[in-house]
Amino acid sequence: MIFSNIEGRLREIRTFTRPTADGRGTITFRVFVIEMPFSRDTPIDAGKLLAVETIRKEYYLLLEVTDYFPQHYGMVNLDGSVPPELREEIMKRVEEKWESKESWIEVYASSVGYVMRVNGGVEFKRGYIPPLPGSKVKLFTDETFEKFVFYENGVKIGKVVNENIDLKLNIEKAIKYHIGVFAYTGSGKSNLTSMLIRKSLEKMKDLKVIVIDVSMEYGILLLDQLLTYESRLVTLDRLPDNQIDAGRRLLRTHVIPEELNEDRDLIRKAFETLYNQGKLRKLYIPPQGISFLTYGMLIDMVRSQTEDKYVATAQKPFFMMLLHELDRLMRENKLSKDDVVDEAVLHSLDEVEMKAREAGIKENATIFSFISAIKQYIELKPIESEEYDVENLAIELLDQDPASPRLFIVETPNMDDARLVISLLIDQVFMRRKRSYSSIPVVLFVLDEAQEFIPFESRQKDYSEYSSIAVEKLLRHGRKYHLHALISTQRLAYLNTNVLQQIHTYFVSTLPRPYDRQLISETFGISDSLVDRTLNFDIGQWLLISFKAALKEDIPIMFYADNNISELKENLLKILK
Ligand SMILES: Nc1ncnc2c1ncn2[C@@H]1O[C@H](COP(=O)(O)OP(=O)(O)OP(=O)(O)O)[C@@H](O)[C@H]1O
Repeated sequence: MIFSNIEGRLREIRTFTRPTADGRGTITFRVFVIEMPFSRDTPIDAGKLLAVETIRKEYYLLLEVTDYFPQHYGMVNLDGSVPPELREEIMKRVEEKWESKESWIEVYASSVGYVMRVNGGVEFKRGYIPPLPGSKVKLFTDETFEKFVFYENGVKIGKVVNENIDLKLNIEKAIKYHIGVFAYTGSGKSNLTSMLIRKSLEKMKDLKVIVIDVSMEYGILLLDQLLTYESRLVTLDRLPDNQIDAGRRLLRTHVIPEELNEDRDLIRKAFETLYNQGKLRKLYIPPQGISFLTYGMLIDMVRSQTEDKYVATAQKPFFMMLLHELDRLMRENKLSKDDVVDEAVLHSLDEVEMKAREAGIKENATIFSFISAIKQYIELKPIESEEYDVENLAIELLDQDPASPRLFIVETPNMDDARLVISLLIDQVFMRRKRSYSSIPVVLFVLDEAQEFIPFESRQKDYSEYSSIAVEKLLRHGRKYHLHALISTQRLAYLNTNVLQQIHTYFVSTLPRPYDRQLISETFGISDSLVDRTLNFDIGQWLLISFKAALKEDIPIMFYADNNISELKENLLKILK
């Protein structure tokens, strides 16, 4: 059965226009007002899908309920102008007569951008066909809802609100087109993020995940996963000397969720095991910070030589030649100006050096000393040490060996460190990936507090300029190289919103500021009233909006997320029994 027995009628179509969140334009939404028979246990609720007949035969327009409330004829015109005694009398009557023919349920719904053709079979298509006011509105059955919206083999991550259906996600596609988790503090962002990570690792065998953890949460939220998979818990602190020290210290430095307050012994034991498994690493960050020569920097250096009035005119064509050589090299190897210069450039340098020699340029000319200086810089081998640095991290992250680590949690409570690590790491990973041309492993970068990495206004002083460039590169170009991001934030307003278009799957919970909610409705072209529903969401309740990624069809879905902590606890007990 496509539809349930309950039917309503479309009474009205209203339009609302408001300025866009950035104040530069306006946006218009349609609200569809539907009447349904009154019943105390009517299954109507926010998030339900409806279909209404349209101007075209066999075609229905699909709507999603955003709000509903009971109406009684007696109350429609009851305002302060009616004398109090009469008002009281009318309201008493209404109270007694809700279950009469004079009452109905008024339902507000918005279009989800789909039409459905019922002609023997059922066919869904993107689009909008004007519905016929006064015509029948039908409610989907759970079965139709499920078939229409979810991939059959999707990964279960929760339960759809008000429906008896599992929320199933196409996790591979969701990751491919990046994920955003947006909610006010305490709504369950880290819980949802950890749950998505554990489900993804389970489903995608060629996936590796790296979490940049600034709030010291994930070491516990994913502790069972760290124990199960080959993994790394990376800190900037000195490593503990022994198992006992490790257990105590890690328990002290991590945020323990309230639900696990009674389980401290279990967590300590798990940390001790992690230490014994040799999964802890101390990350070394070079004190000079960003110190690599990039192609952009090299090109600037060469160009300044061509413009330098002290460089002899006869040498300038060779600097120009070097610029052309660099351009060719970068094109052939798909390098960007942010890529770090390495041995690949030696051939270009040799080529220009040889041509300059053949042309009879003097041995002590600037061109030769310039080329020689660059060569020396490249051949300078990094100091060999036992330290685990960003390069080691990148190498392990891209290691294709199935026995190599799959989960990395990098704990950087200092935001400046976190920004520096992420920018160096993304650069390293891009450079290595471009050279290897490999599509595995797929890598997911998880960034909590994303507004700190890609802020609305970035500054050099706190490395946010570097982290912004790196994370933007990941979001814009990562997909080609199988490098993806999951970012979460509590304030969209503080985020560089240019990147929002790159993210195709959004998980939204309570966002108290209208600006943040409006930005979401505008990005996806869904109605304000639907996003506003999130204001009443409970902890762990989410609105999932996805554009050609997580779901079979792009219908905004309200759901209760599975609780990461329940799975964590169950697994820890199993692993450590
Ligand atoms: N799906 C869920 N089911 C049950 N409880 C949940 C769920 N999601 C979150 N919670 C509980 O709500 C509390 C807050 O969750 P969480 O720490 O994930 O929120 P947050 O948005 O990351 O907060 P913050 O921004 O402060 O880090 C936790 O105690 C958590 O266990």
